[in-house]
Amino acid sequence: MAALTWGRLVKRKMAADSASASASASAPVLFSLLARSRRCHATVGTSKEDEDTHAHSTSPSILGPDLPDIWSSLPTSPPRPIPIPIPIPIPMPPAPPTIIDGKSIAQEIRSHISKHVINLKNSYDKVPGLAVILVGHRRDSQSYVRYKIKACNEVGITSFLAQLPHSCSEDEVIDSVTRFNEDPSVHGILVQLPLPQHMDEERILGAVSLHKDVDGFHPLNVGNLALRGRQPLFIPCAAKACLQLLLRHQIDLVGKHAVVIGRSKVVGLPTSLLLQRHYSTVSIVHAFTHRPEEITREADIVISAAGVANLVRGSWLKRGVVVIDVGTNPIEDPDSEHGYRLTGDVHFDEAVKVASAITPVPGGVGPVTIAMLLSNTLDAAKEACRSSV
Ligand SMILES: Nc1nc(=O)c2c([nH]1)NC[C@@H]1CN(c3ccc(C(=O)N[C@@H](CCC(=O)O)C(=O)O)cc3)C=[N+]21
Repeated sequence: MAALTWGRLVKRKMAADSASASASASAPVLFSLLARSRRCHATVGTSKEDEDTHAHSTSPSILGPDLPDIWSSLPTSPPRPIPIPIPIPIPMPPAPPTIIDGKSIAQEIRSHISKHVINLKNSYDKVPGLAVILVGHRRDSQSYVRYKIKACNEVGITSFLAQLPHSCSEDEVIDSVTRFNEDPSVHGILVQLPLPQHMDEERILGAVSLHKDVDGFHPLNVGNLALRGRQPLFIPCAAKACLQLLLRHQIDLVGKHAVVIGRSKVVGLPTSLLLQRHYSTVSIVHAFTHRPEEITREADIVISAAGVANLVRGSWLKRGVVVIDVGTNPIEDPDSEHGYRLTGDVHFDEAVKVASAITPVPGGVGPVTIAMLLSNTLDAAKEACRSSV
């Protein structure tokens, strides 16, 4: 059998697509698609109209535009070399990298949410409520839960906390979830992860009502995120935070190579799905990947969520790369207030010399993740208003 060349495959695909797409797959079409998507990106989360017409957390901007697949044609013959005059090299110092300020972006989002919370109270006499279930006494989980409750208080969201001992049974956690599912003053439920080893995480997360799943971990929400043309009710907060940071800094995603390090349900998996919905070419690097540094070095965008302090060295990164560091790894530090400090997955001091933009830890993705949780809770409360009238 004659081997199918890449060019033939592309031509076949183009022939199939041309039935649905009236335009041919010429460069101008591709450019107009790119321009369309750029216009979409430019309006993300900033326009009032966008906020109001798509009050839902899964507004098209965060999910990306829904464009048809039109493959650009590959050149049939190698391009003829054009003589280029040799420029005289002028040494240019590299531009200093943008340090992406998650703290101030989170502050901006929170003040926007506060206004919506007040409107909801005034118009519907409804106050959004978030319930957090914390099992066990992990120091880091306790801190994260504290941040979440503090952030709720700041924007006027009511918070409920169920604290259960490490030794409690799986059914006791499910009972707690069920109580919050039935409570009309609770609009969002978050089960803090990780749960103790003896518990079936999927069973517990599956018990959270789909309409209160502000973490976006319910299988139906994950499935709808994975399927183009579908809209999940909620997108996981950390993944949404990564996209917020990229879109707010107008980082082009279409056709760009994004390497996601880690494949967790909380960050890696949903972020890779979301990036695909924005037309990035996504590679997922994980603990079993051979030569992760070589794959990562190819990336235009690196999103690291491995949970390993300083895993990503400067030598793993291409010059000009955009780095989003989701890692929050506690490192023993007797000099700091709580006996530990947080470090990202990325060796910041090395990466900052190579990257064009980078998030710090702390003060990068973390605060925006919490702002996204508030935003999901607000959306859940708005949806509850809609379905009760
Ligand atoms: N059901 C569930 N949902 C989660 O979203 C979830 C979870 N479980 N388990 C753990 C991870 C981790 N996570 C963080 C959120 C905010 C910060 C955050 O705000 N970090 C601050 C830390 C400030 C400091 O401690 O100094 C910062 O990076 O600036 C960190 C980590 C959410 N997670």
